[in-house]
Amino acid sequence: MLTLDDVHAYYGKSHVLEGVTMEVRAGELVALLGRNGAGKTTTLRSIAGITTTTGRITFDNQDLRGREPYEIARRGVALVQEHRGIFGVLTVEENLKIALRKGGRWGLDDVYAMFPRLRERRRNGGRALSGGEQQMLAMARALVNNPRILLLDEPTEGLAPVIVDEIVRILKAIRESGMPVLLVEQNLAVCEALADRHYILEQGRIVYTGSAQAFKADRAVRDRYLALSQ
Ligand SMILES: Nc1ncnc2c1ncn2[C@@H]1O[C@H](COP(=O)(O)OP(=O)(O)OP(=O)(O)O)[C@@H](O)[C@H]1O
Repeated sequence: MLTLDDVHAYYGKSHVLEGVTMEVRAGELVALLGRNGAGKTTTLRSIAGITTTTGRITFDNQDLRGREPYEIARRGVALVQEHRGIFGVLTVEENLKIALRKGGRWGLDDVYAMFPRLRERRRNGGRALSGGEQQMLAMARALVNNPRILLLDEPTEGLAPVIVDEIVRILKAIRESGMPVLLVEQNLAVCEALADRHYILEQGRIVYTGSAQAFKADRAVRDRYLALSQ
């Protein structure tokens, strides 16, 4: 469904992605792991058209690479970035309404059922939300736009364990709805609770790929590539 084939990305002279090849198949939740600076965020930004790349990126066999971010979004690729991009002066509900694309699987009632906290806070301003609530609003806003794939950049970073559990519950429900997800995440427990497959990125290269079972069983891989980020 989503494929990256030999994708390279540069920031000035620094070569950040050095030939990334990976895929997300229909209905899969795929975790992309790796230490700080490995290139995980750059991979998501490359798919979304924010970072310029070489190589091939396709979604449902259509080329994404070289297109503008708005065109890629219009084709159903939703990126939920770490800084979340909530409009602080708007209420929760207004933030959702401006993103709402009617006639799809996800409407306001659907996301309120999935995120009960957002229903409680629907008249609160975006600025008054906690970090966890902002993350939920960012995810809900992506959903009401009715995308065909979700790219999530560290949705649990900096959140209290109880909120992390809530995000995991929500991501399970999103996965069960059939929505494909590419999840960048440093929290291994979260990845293991959710992912069908794992990729590990190191210095801009995919150094490991494996099913959930294979990854769980392979301590050596985790120690080798992820030890510092646990
Ligand atoms: N806008 C930028 N300009 C220059 N270098 C950048 C820029 N953004 C990222 N980099 C560099 O590119 C490399 C990959 O960064 P990236 O943010 O993709 O890594 P990451 O795996 O997501 O790490 P983190 O978990 O720290 O976010 C790092 O060395 C980083 O310093």
